Parts: sequence; C-alpha cells; structure tokens
Amino acid sequence: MIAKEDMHNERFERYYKAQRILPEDEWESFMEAMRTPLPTTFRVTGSRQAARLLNDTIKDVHVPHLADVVFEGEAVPPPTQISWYPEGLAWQLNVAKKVVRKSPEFKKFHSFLVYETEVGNVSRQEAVSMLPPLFLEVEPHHRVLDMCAAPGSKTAQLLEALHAHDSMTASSYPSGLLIANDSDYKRTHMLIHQAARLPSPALMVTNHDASIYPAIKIPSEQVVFPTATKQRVAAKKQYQLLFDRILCDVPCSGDGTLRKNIAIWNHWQPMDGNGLHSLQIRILERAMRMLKKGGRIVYSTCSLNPVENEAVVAAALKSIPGFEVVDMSNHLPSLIHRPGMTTWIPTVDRNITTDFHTYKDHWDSLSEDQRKQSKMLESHWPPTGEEVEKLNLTRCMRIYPHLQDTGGFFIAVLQKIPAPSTSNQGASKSDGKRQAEAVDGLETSAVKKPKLATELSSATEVEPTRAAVETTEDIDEELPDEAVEESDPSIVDPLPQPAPAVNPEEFKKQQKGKKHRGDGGGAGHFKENPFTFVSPDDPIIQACMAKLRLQPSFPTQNILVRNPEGDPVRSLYLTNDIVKHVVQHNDCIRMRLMTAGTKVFAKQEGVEAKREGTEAQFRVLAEGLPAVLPYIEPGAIVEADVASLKILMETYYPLCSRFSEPFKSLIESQTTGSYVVRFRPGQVDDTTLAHELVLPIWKSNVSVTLMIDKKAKSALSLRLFGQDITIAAKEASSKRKAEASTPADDDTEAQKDAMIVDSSDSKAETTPS
Ligand SMILES: C[S@@+](CC[C@H](N)C(=O)[O-])C[C@H]1O[C@@H](n2cnc3c(N)ncnc32)[C@H](O)[C@@H]1O
Repeated sequence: MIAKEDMHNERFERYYKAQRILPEDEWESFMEAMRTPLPTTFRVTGSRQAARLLNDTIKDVHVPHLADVVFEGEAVPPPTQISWYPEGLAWQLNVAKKVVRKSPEFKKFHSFLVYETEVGNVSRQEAVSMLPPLFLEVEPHHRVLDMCAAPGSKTAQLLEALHAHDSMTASSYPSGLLIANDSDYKRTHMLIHQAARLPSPALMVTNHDASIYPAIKIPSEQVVFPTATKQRVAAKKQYQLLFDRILCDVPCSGDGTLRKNIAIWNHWQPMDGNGLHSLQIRILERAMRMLKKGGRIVYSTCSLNPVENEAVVAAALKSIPGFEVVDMSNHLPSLIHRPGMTTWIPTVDRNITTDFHTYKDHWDSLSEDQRKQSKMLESHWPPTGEEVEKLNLTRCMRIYPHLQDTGGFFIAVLQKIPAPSTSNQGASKSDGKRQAEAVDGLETSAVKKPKLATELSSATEVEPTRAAVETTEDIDEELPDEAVEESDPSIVDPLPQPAPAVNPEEFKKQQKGKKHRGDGGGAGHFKENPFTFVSPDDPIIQACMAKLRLQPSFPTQNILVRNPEGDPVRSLYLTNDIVKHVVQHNDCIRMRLMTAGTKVFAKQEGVEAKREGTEAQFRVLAEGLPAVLPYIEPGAIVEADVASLKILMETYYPLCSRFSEPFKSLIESQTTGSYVVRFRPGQVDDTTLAHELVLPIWKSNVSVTLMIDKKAKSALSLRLFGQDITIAAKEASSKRKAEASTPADDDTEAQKDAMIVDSSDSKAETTPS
C-alpha cells in the first residue's frame, strides 16, 4: 500500500508537463485527483427492460435507505447516478471501505450489490471504461468485432446493445454478430465467463493476435448486391466479412488507471508507451481494413500518453486513407472532456529527453550504430502542421481525473467515409499505401498479401511483425467495388446442408502431437474442440422439441455440439444464422474459435432420466432459456404463483404434494423431465412479485427442483423476500453456527428421488451431500 504522500513519480510529472497535456493552472488539481482513491462505480446490466426494473429498485428502495446515514458523526453520501450514462443505469459510490464494513445500511446495500454482481445483473466497472461502447452505438443487426476484449466489461455492453430488444423474460434473436477476441488464451476464458451472464446466439469468442486478425469468409447469401446481375455474378462465391462496428480497446501503459492501480506510481516510465505504440497502430490498421464503408471504429486507451493516443490515430489515418475522426463531442452532453492534442514531443529515452522536435532531428543526432538500435519511429512524433489540419485530431476526446472524478481515458471515433466520391478510386496504388476501397472485401489483393513493412513510411521505422497476416486465398476478388455488402439483416439464407466445420478424421490428425494451447499468435498449437452442427432430424433434438413443445420455427438447424462427429453427447448450443455461416465457412482452428452461440440444453445424468428414455435426457438450461422461450408453445408453460416459488426457493427437492392447486395437479400429472414455469405476479405473506418470472424446473418422480444456480437463487431471494431464504443460505448459516442441521421431513423422501445433476454444468443446482 502506498501512502498518499508517497504518490509521486518525478518522471511522470516531468513528461506530462513537457507534453502540456493540461493548462498550467489545472496541474495541481489534476495531480491531487490522481492521488485520490477512485469512487466505486457500477452499471446495471442486461436487457433494457430488466435493467430498468433493477435500477428502479436501487433508486426507490436502496437510495432512500442510504439517504440519511451518519457515520462517526459525518453524513455519508448515498450512491448517485452518473449523469452522462444513458437512462441513469450507471452509479457512483463515494464511500470509504470502513463505512461499507461497519454501517448496517451500507453493509446491506453492499451485500445486495455483491449478489447482483455474482449473477451478472450488476457490473462493477470504471466509469470511463463504460464510454467506448456508448460511442459505438451498436444496433441489433450490426456485425461487431471487439478486438482486445478481455476481461470483457465492454463486451458485455456491446452484447447488451445487440440484445436491446430483449423482453423481461425472453431474449431477442439478433441478426447481428459480436466477435470478442483477445490474444491471451487464459483471458479469453474470462470473456466466456462474462458472456455467460448475457447468453447470446450471436456471440463468438476468438483467441487471436488482433494485429493479424484473419479475414473471415461468408457466403454470398450474406451479401446484398445492388443489381440482380451482380447477384448472379456473385452467386456461390465467398466474401470477406466486414464489420459495422469495431472496438479497439488496445493494450496500453494504463497510466489513466493510477487512482486504482497505485503500484504504477513506483514503476511508471514513458518508454512503456513508446514500446506499445507500434502494436497499437497495427491493431488499429487491421481494424480499418476489416470495416465496412460507413462503419465505425472506437479506438480507446486508459493512457494519457499522446504517443499511445493521437500519434496512433494520426499514423493509421495517414497510412490508410478514406477514414475520418468523427466529432462526437455532443453525443453525451454532460460528459466533460478535452480535445485531442495536436502536438507533443516524444522522449527518446527513460530520462525524459524531449529535445527533438522532429524525427529527423533525432535521426540526425544518431550514429550509424545507434540508428540500427533505435526503436523510435517517425510516427512517435506529431504530424506536420499541414497534416494536423486534415486529420482533425482535436475531435479525439481526452478525459482527465479532475474533470468529473474518474480515471483518465482517451477515445477516438473513426468512420470509414461512406460516399464513393470521397474514396480513393483515382489514387495510384503504387504509392505504397493501401487504398481504403481495396479492403471492402471484394477487391482484396492488398489484403491477401499485406506487407506491414510497407505501411509505414520508412523501413527503419518498422518493428518486425510476429507473424505475417494470414491470407484470404479463397476469397473472391473479382467483383467490382460497388458490390460491397450492405448490412441488411433480412438477407439470411440458411445454407442447404449442415456440414461439420472440421472433418472428424482431419481433426484427430491435427490434434495429434499438439501438447499445449498456444497464445493467440495465429500460428498452430490451438486445441479446442471443433464446432459441428447437428442434423435437425437428430432424435435428441427432436426429443427436446417434443418435451418442451417447441414450435416448428425453432431454429433446429442452428444447433451445434463440440465434437467432430456432431453427436449430441453433453451440451447443445444455439447460434444465429450469421454465426452459423461463419462457423461453416471458416477453419475454426485458423480463426482460433473458442466459443460460438449459447448453451441451451444439457444432458441430464441420473438413473431416472435414463429410465424415462430419450425425451427425459436433456434439459433446458436457465442460461439458455431466454433464447428458447419465444419458441415454446404458450400452453406448454406451466403456470405457478409466488407461493410455489417460495417453496422452490426454500427447499431443494420439495414434494409435488406440498404445492397448492392448480400447480400441484399440473405438475403431478407430468412425466419426468425438463419443464418451464411461469410465476405470475402476486403476493405471498408480505412479498410482492411485481413482474412475471420464467424459470426452468426438473420434475422427478415425486418432487420438483428449481434449476437455477445457487447464487442466482440467493440473489432472487434477496430481491424478492429481502433475505436469503434458500436452503443453501440456511445450511451455510447453520454451519457457521456449528449447529446440526436436520433436513425438512418431506425432503427425505424427495432426496431419494433426487437426480444427480451433470457436474460439468456449473450453472445447475447441485445435489446436497
Ligand atoms: C485494455 S485491455 C482490454 C480491456 C477490455 N476491452 C475490457 O473492457 O474488459 C487490453 C487487452 O488486450 C489484450 N491484448 C494484448 N495484446 C493483444 C493483441 N496483440 N491482440 C489482441 N489482444 C491483445 C490483452 O490480453 C488485454 O486483455
């Protein structure tokens, strides 16, 4: 722990003063804010309707309780809504830890937040980190790429935007796509965990170096052509998938997070930023080459260093024409920010040597040997006066900690200019700079053989790339520019035959000898199970359809499994059409695909399930239910009241006979298996269920189980009953008090009857020992 008086770094102050990041008279308040702990901020997550409801609980129940708290003689401020966040869904809490620990009111609010965070209804996230997705303005039909996504707080926001049309209980089926990527294999698992909180058939997770992200192929059915002739010409060809929105939240030196990561005070030095600059440019340039005309990129860092920010944006804009920085300064009117910088002086060493005003000055000062060693690039320096005018760097947005009590942050919104008249069709390609038009997926020779070394102005300025950008050999290059695909969500023709993405024999061969999982460098050593679509006629799929009474419109053709044979052995995943096309038309190993779609059904292990035959072998998962719900025949959903919900929360395996009518008879008459229950709004004792809830249950011989995760059950209980009435909480409490616990009478028989839940499904309730 570093004391406030020790929060100094002489180089930090000297470097940023030399850069003139702020007017002199703001310096002290900037530094004071940097040394002050960051307020706690969190966001209410999920689909808009559900989020609004939980937000109302915070606003109308918790905040009034916290309004007049006095701790050790001082008034404690209640949480406040962050003014610039849409619909007031983000909150700030400026309370010392000891208040949270000791004040009963804040303690209660804290446990509410902990539970809601664990089940994914609340996300603790730095306020400034919530900004980039807001500037992307994602819509449900957009194809979105999050290039450096882990741990995934912004991915969650992007996913929520794709699912903006979800209802309280049912998920929408967006026609768009979100690919969340990170080059760190372990961190991609954080992404998968994060995404499980908002399960989506439109999500894919990949593990690639973003600077060499592979071109993704899609069939012509996914491309809209302006004329019928072109459609005919285009038939049966494949195209490069271009994105409507790309987030480049790149790796950076992170000095904007000093208030949170106070260890940075000890080791900050400016060469970290210099070193990352080149990778940051390569990632942004790769994004620009994968963007659709009219599409938008947000480039962001949590660094204040112009070398990682404006310098990167300027270098990329100079290297790839056809893009502009968009003025988004009025997008969030109450967000206070400063314009991007137009001039700075990079340091050429750790000692803050900022004597060289141009790259040439620096170069001329070096001996031959020093030149060979130098890692400085021309792009570390600001553009010339003339270039600065054209680049509109002042449209970038800088956020400093003292402006509104946040961390430091940088955002640039780039747009690929849509109008053909502003493209570079007339320009010569021989100038060594690739044309923006050439990357619209249809005229892709430059994409095929990118020579990153030629993208920067001098060979001596280039750091060696780790691997060549993968080629797009089999992507059609013939079509003229104007046949560029449009994002028309209606054009989604399913392919005729579900085919395995990987040949099973080929896959086994590929797996042989691969002993470790590599990090997303693009080269080999990738060992994930393949993705195979199951035939819609498969007996297991048909059994799931029959048991849950799914309507024929349920997209059975979009169910995949994670084995090369396509056998539904454990879990079944649902994808939307675009995810299916991507899986089927691309080598998942080359893409380094970690997940696709959302898990909807899982095998139910246990003697009883086996005895009952195919129909009872799979169950709908709580996480997948919102995606399945819109397809369930209305009459197939079992109706119940809040009193039944209370019984299901209090007991693991209540006997059917414990419930009141009509639920009791309804459930008793059902055979073993997976069912969906709708709990109607209503009252039990002094608890009101204000809106309907739809949850999965498992019906055994004589008992019923609510199939939701223990933590989700506890969070629901806290929200509904004001306390955790679940059996798990009671057990934990008895254990704590070291008292012997005796199960309720009617549980004893039910326990005999209890199924053993597939232990691989972490979401499922577990059997008590
Ligand atoms: C600033 S963090 C991203 C934070 C994330 N967007 C979020 O909101 O949770 C940068 C991420 O970039 C990843 N990364 C570093 N180099 C990368 C590369 N070459 N390609 C892709 N990801 C990279 C790191 O593993 C890290 O997870």
